[in-house]
Amino acid sequence: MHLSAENLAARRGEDLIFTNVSFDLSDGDALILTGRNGSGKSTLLRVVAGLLKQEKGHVAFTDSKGESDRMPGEVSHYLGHRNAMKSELTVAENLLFWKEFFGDMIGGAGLAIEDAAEAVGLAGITHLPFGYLSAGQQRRFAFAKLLVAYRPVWVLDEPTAALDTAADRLFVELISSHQKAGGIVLAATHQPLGLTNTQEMRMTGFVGVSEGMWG
Ligand SMILES: Nc1ncnc2c1ncn2[C@@H]1O[C@H](COP(=O)(O)OP(=O)(O)OP(=O)(O)O)[C@@H](O)[C@H]1O
Repeated sequence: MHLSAENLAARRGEDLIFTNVSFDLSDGDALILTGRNGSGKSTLLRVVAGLLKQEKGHVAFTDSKGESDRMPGEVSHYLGHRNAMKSELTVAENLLFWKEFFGDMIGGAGLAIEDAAEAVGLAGITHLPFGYLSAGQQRRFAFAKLLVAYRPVWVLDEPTAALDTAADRLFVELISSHQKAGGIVLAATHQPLGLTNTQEMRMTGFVGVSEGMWG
């Protein structure tokens, strides 16, 4: 399995945010994006997840059989800054919606709702409306969304923001397990996650573009 990008450039509004971004990730690899606020980390993640069209270059996914007919966005789970859950629905209803919406892909199987809740350390409260939960509990359940349906690629935008130390460790373990099972991870982060098998890319935003740092 491979996820690769070649000479990507992306624009937000009128501004070119980055150019000439390339990477090549195989089974079990993680790419960690670092850089100051506004440097283009979320922009790159959104391009990879297929939520934003690049200005130039391309991203490609090749599965374990060597086939490249799926768009990277189709094989990815995207965890953005927002949790993508409805406040009025219960946690179980939210997770069930996502489980059915995504379905599994060949190569893996999603967890049952209660098992996913247990995996993020919050078993027994899935009957509560999502809006009743604390910010950290909401983030944990947003992460559980990645576990209820299988996708080989996880695209994570500051996954550990708003979390306590225990949840931080838990997320790192879940991400590591995904890598050990052959999954690929792209994550933007302001704090070291402590993952293994990682490459780091420091985003520089406009400065890099104007000074030609991207080559
Ligand atoms: N919808 C938009 N329209 C115009 N400009 C945007 C839009 N979204 C983001 N930008 C700009 O693009 C640049 C890169 O933003 P991006 O969110 O990718 O940065 P980031 O590195 O993820 O930042 P942070 O660490 O704060 O999350 C910023 O200057 C931002 O203002």
